[in-house]
Order: sequence, then C-alpha cells, then structure tokens
Amino acid sequence: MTKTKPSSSTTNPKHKPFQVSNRNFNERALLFKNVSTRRLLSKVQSNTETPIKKLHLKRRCEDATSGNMPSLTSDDSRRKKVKTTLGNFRALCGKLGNEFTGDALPIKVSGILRQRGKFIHDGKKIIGKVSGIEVGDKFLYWQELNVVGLHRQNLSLIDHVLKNQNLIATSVVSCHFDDMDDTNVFVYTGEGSKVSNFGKLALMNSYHVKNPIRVIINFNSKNGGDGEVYCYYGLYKVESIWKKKKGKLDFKFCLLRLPDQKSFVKDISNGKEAIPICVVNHIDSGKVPYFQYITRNIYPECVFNDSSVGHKCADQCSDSLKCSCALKSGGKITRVKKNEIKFKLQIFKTKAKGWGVRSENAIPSGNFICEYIGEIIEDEEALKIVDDDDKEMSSYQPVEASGSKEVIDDRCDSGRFNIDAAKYGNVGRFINHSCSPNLFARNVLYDDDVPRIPQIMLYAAENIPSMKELTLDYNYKINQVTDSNGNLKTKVCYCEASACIHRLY
Ligand SMILES: C[S@@+](CC[C@H](N)C(=O)[O-])C[C@H]1O[C@@H](n2cnc3c(N)ncnc32)[C@H](O)[C@@H]1O
Repeated sequence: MTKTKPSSSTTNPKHKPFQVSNRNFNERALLFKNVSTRRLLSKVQSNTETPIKKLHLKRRCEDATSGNMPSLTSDDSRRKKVKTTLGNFRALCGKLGNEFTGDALPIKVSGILRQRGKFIHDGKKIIGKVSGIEVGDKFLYWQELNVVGLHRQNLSLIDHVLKNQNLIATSVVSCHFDDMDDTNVFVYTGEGSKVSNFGKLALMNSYHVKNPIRVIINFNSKNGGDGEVYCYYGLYKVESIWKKKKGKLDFKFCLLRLPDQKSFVKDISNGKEAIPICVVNHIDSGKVPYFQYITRNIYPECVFNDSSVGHKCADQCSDSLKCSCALKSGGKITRVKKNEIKFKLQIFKTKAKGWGVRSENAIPSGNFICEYIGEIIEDEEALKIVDDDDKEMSSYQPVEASGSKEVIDDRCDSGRFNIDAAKYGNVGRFINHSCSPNLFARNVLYDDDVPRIPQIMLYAAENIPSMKELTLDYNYKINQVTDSNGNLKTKVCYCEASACIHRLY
C-alpha cells in the first residue's frame, strides 16, 4: 500500500485554499474551442475572493439517478441481490482462475456477468446511497464496485455524472488510507494517472453543489500476499479544495462524512480479518504506531532456498510421537485447518503497558483467539530488537515460537526462528504479558502452508469475560535477557496480577 504522510488538516500552510472564477471554466471553452482541460485548470487563480462557480460541461452522458429515491425493489431484496451477485462473481473468479490471471480475471468475469444481465442498477449512475450496499461492505476486485453500481468507472478513480448540466462527482476510490486518522474527514489528493481531469472538475463542482459522494478506500497489501480489498466508507461531501502549487494540477479535496449514516469504526486490519478490529483510546490522544497488517507470516529467503527446511513428513504429521517436527516441540504440534479470528477483538490503550487487546465478546475456554504473526527472523536479528526495546513502550520483543527456547531449531543455518511483529504483524502484536495469563500459545502446522514451519496460535486458557484484557506469558527468563553486547537487560512488569513477579525479564 502506498504510504503517504497523514495530512488531515485543512490548514496546512503548504496548501492554500483556492477559488476559481466562472470565466475560467465554461462549456464553450471545453466544447468548442477545443481547449484542453489541463490548460483550463492551469488558469485556476489562487487567493481570489470569488466563490467557486458551477462548472458546466455538455457531454452525452446518461442521466443521474438519486439512490435515495424510493425504489420498487426494497433495500432488503436489493441487498440479497448484491450478495448473490458478489458470490457469483467470486465463484466465477475461482472457476476461471486457471485460465486468466491478474487484472484479466476480474475483467473477464465482469464481462460475463454483464452479458448475462447481472449488473445491478445497470446503466445508472446513482448519486448518494446505492440501495443494497451498506457502510463497511468489502469488495475484492475493482470490477465488483462496477457490478453492484457503487463506482461505475473501470479505469478512473473518480466517477461522475451530468446533473442539471453540471458534471458532479458520484464516488471516489482512494488508496490513501493513511490520510484518514479520523474517518469523518477524508482528504483526497487526487493524484496519479487514474484521476482524470473530468474527475477533478466533477469534484470541484461537487464542492459547489454539496452533493453526496461515495467514498471507497482501497487497501492494497504488497506484502504477506493478502491482495486487495475495497471498503465502502459511506457518503461524504466536498467541504473545501486546496491547491498545492500555482498553475499545476495538484489539488487536495477535503471531504466530510455526512451525518445519519451507520457509524463506522476504522478497521486496523484494513478489511483483511473477517471481523473488523477497532482501536480505542480512553487514556490519551496517542495513536497506534504505523505497521503493516498482514495475515500470514513473512518467511526469510533461506526457508525457500533450503530444501531441508519445511515440514515433509510423509504421513502429514499424523503421529506426533514419530514426527520429527513434533518431537522438536516436545510432541506439542497441533494441526489446525483455519486461523480465522472469531471474536470481536479490540486494541485499547492500557494505563501502563501501552496498547493491549481485549474482546467485545465473552470467550469460552479453549477457543482459538488469533495467530501471532510477523516476520520470521533469526536469533541475531532478534538480539538487535531486544536492544531497541527500551526506546519506546510499543517496541516489540520478538516472540519465539512456543515461547520456550528448546522448541524450534535448525531451520535456517544459524538456528532458531523468532517472530518479529514490529513492521509487519497482526492483532497478536498488541497482546501484553501477564504473570497470570488467560491465553496460552501452541505451535501448529498449518495445512496449506508451504513450507510448514510451525506457527504460533493463541487460545483461551479459561473462560474470559468480555472486555477483559487478553494476556500471554512471554516466558522470559529473569536475568537471562541480554543485549547484543552481552549486557544484562531488565524490564518491570505492570501486569497487576496477584502472582506478579514485577519483572518481565
Ligand atoms: C508485543 S508488545 C505488546 C504491545 C505493546 N503494549 C504496545 O503498546 O504495542 C510487547 C511490549 O509491550 C510492553 N509490555 C507488555 N506486557 C507488559 C507488562 N506486563 N508490563 C510492562 N510492559 C509490558 C513491553 O514494552 C513489551 O516490550
């Protein structure tokens, strides 16, 4: 995912607000003088007092429909239709996945569905809510947005329509998720080849018209093989426009979320977990430090180069007494089919330990909570991280698979693996240590993963009431943690358990 510096403030001195005069944007210029939009936009005047006038553009275009108009089909049945259509889309993708790859696959599938007349609201560009779609809905392909009528462009990030002779924006797709510290304010930078000048004009007009615009955020993971997810954030209106540099086509549009919509909690997993993971902070104004959310471990190169690495038991590890991997972990290897989070986990700010994790649902003992995911690193690297741990509360001690030193060894040349979740990780990276933990860790082999290096799965060790912090025993040995120079390191434990030994290590 492209990471940009958060820039939610509309008072950034670098980006002065600009206003345009009607003279610079008129249909005559666009239609008859063959003046390019670029040239027109370059005439945008900064710092004029004239309010932005509506930009007119005559073009043959289908007429706009309001999504809020009562429709013959009820919203419920439309929703069912949306779900069925998306189900069909994904089933077809699965079917044709061997014949078509990359972008060709969803394009092919969308072509088939169009031929079959399966597009919802086909031919209509809706302004406002699209019946059958709800805030928080996720889409796996750009083309799915088109099929359900949420965003009718296959190439452009800004969709638009002619309404009363004005070209106005109907929806925007953005990859700049990091601009959204607060989901009520959305700063759209509108950069890149997929933002047409018509799109920008439409957004400018929407500033004047104040029509609702659908905002769709694209989470694109480059690591961890998690693919793309598009999430519908709801309806917004253009509140202000900022011009970055005089004479250039660089604009920022500040969009505000419209009231009276389903409340929306930012999901720190970016839609990658089946159940969204929200962040709450009732302690201070601190934000969760940046990391990339992944749902699969990232393995070092040596794992793939070394054919001896990875589990190769002919009997698929069915006998833990014979299996070498299981023997290495004291016969403790478990097999699981799926590592999907089933409980509504929440990341929250604790009083003394930085961020922690709790569940909004009560968790019965023995249930799977989550995997501890990150980058698999070797011991030497892990030492460097121990060196860094004093710098800030939310630094990450690498967690050894199983938490005990004897378990996983001889995988890479230099020995054991540790999991470092500092740059890449999942919700597991926020689970704190307790001397009386309510979770326990197990090494498991994951059925479909190659190579089969054990992964760390976390389970409930007892019945856990809702909103109680989930904790783990980090299993550090007191007076045995040293930095890379061999100096002994200590850390105070703030777990507050009656059995607390007051030292983490
Ligand atoms: C895996 S992270 C856990 C999430 C972390 N609290 C955060 O804010 O991101 C481990 C770090 O959390 C802190 N921590 C976890 N449990 C703790 C405890 N019982 N007492 C003090 N600090 C703790 C330590 O700084 C430790 O290095």
